[in-house]
Amino acid sequence: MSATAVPPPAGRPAGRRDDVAPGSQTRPLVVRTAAIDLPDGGLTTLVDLLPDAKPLAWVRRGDGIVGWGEALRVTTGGETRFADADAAWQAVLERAVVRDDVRLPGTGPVAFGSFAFDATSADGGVLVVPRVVVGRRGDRAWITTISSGLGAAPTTALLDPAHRTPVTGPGAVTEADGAVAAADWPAIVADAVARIQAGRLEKVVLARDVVATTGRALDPRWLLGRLAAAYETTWTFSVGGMVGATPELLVRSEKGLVASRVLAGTIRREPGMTDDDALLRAAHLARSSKDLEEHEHAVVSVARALEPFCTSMNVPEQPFVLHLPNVMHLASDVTGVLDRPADRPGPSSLALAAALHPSAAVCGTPTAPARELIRQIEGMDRGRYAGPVGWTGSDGDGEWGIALRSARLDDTDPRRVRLFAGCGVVAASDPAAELAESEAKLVPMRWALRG
Ligand SMILES: C=C(O[C@H]1C=CC=C(C(=O)O)[C@@H]1O)C(=O)O
Repeated sequence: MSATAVPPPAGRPAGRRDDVAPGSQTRPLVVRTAAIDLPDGGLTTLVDLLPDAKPLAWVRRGDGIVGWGEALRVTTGGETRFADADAAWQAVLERAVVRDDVRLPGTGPVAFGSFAFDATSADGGVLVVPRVVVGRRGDRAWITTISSGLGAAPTTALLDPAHRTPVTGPGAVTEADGAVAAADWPAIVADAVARIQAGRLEKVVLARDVVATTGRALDPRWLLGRLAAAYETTWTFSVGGMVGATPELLVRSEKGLVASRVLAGTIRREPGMTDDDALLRAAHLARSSKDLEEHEHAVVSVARALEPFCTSMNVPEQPFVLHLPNVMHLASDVTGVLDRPADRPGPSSLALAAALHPSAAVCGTPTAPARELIRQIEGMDRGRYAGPVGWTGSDGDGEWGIALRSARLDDTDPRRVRLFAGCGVVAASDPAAELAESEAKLVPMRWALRG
């Protein structure tokens, strides 16, 4: 694990109190949150404020938080990637000097995080504490400044459009096969189906990637603006080069209540489909035994993982159908009340995310054989795709989604990006249909890239 206090961007006046040299991470963070008036710009109100091409974001329906600059970055890896990040965050908080005049989820100190699906991944985990955070929740809005010194005061002057670099489109986009060519992927799915039919496991989620090359350096703000506007029921995110619009919430922990939106079971929605046709498809999905089986595995995995942390839980008996522009999913909102005895702190949202990951929506059932099969036959490092992505605050509350419908920007080549999609596979799965489903799941990122 490494924690680095990040120096301010080049071009800032030298010698300011918030100029932090690498290695000086022992200085406490100074955090100040103040209420602001934020003109309503609709679904993209927050992402439109982002001043540069290294955005941090977690937004839905115009609410959420965005951040920029880096006061601190923690990188982790391996099996302990969540616990190490959580411990580093706790250590930072213990010494932070905080003044929070708003006191809502997402005010005060905030760290954005993104973690690898598999402990063996080269892409590990990252927590980024921004220098500036702007948030909105209903009719309340705030700005937080974070620095390892006196730093800038929280004022709307920081939101001046004059400080924003223009958002440029990606230009012409070309695509190439990822680790496994699309044409070869159904054979991998067929292999999994055969193993499931032979009784070695019940479900596995297999994914594939495609590599896009853009004409110009990719600005994640371009993707965020388009995704936040078009996929409003999803959580649009950007953390450490992972960008997407996920419909699946791994866990939200707020004031002792936890919630998880579990998705599994999918049917495509064609462009131009009438509402009546969409409803017919939704009814078909709700009756599909193959999709109901996929869904049941995912719900059970989440309910079992949450149970030890809760005094009571509500696990719906039947899923509902979640409508997105490109697909429909079977969805269940699982909720619970955290067991928080007065004599010890409850689990942090990041600890809960770690306990829930990987759910059967992205791994399979049973978990260990499914993860092993993914390692054996999927043919790629998923990196942070299908891993937890979100944010945590100073009291441990926070929101963590599963990084789906997402892309990983290349750290060294700003014109290269990997897009991901995966599908739950059960005994009744048809490999060709799964390939078509994976194409439908690639639609949001492909669409956001092209524009
Ligand atoms: C693994 C993905 O989706 C999961 C979430 C919803 C529905 C799924 C399905 O029907 O297969 C997957 O479990 C993905 O989008 O890459």
